[in-house]
Amino acid sequence: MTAIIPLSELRERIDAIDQQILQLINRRAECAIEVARTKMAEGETGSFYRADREAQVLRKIKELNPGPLSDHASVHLFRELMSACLALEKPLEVAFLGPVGTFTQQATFKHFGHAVKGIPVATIPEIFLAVETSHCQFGVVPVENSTEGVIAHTLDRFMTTSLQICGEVEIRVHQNLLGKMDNLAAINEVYSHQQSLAQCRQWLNTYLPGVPCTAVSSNAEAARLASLDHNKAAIAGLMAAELYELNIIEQHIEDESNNTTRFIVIGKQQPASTGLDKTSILVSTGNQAGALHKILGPFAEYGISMAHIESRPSRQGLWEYVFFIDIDGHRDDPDVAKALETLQNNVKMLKILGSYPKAVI
Ligand SMILES: O=C(O)C(=O)C[C@]1(C(=O)O)C=C[C@@H](O)C=C1
Repeated sequence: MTAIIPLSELRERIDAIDQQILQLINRRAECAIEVARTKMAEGETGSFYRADREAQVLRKIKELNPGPLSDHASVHLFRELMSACLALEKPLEVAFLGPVGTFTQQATFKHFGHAVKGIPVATIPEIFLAVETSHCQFGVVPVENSTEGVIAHTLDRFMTTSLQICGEVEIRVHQNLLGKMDNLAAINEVYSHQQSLAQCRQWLNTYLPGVPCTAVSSNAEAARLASLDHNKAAIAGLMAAELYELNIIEQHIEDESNNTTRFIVIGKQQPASTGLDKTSILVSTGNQAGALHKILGPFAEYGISMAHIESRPSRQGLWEYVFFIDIDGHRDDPDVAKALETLQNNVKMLKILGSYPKAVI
């Protein structure tokens, strides 16, 4: 059996290592400041954030991690380190679906780290507008939930915007029943966003039968309302419970244990290829026979995997649909470029919504 090392000695070791880490992370920060000077000298006037480079740094950390720290923990530490380095270069402002305490805010911090300045915005169209008008450099919007399907507001806005998708982030969504009360019997109304109410429908029917459920603009707004009345409860995330000082009456009340929401990052940048990317496109075929075949053919021909396909009414002709499609690969990868070129000739309209690195964390 190995000898037990006295606590005082171990703490001395930790203090010495901390000192070295501190020096090293500051050397890294100095490099980031130099990077900013170079970017400015090269004429960069917009954001200094680089989605492709960040994905590469985080993937490398995963690959090199010798343990015993988990890959997850190591990647999160470096996520925050890069976020702080970028804030030294030039602070980043990101619009998210507010108010504070929403899952979209959680997704924003997960993707950009906590040194980013998150700006809460009331609606999805206003997030697009904040980025289009350069009030914020990026925006984060929900795009689909594994239980409830796509977020139509987000997809529809892509038909008209010139913004690009620059990244994706997934959040395992755990819903909680929150309130000022401490038992279910005291609850006479439940507030939440309509998506969250839908994600907890069975639980609500079982444990709060007959109690009215009211949809409000966000989970955080539901928590705020619940904080004003001892008989009203909210369904929201734990961040909202903390923010509005609510009791957690019941945790993890979502009907699907794998309940996950996918968010996308929108901006004016086009990330470079990293070797592990996705491309999102919007396609319209008009109301013609064999439409789907014309779309899928080029991807099959060039061996491109399709991750997702979703149809929405085009709002132009009766029974005309547009397709939102996610494929594996970057628009600059030769096979993807050839498939997109062939597709362009097969359809009425093709819009590339963006090529971006696959989520790392
Ligand atoms: O490599 C860059 O372009 C940097 O700005 C440095 C750095 C980093 O800290 O590693 C910081 C922010 C960018 O989003 C990507 C990487």
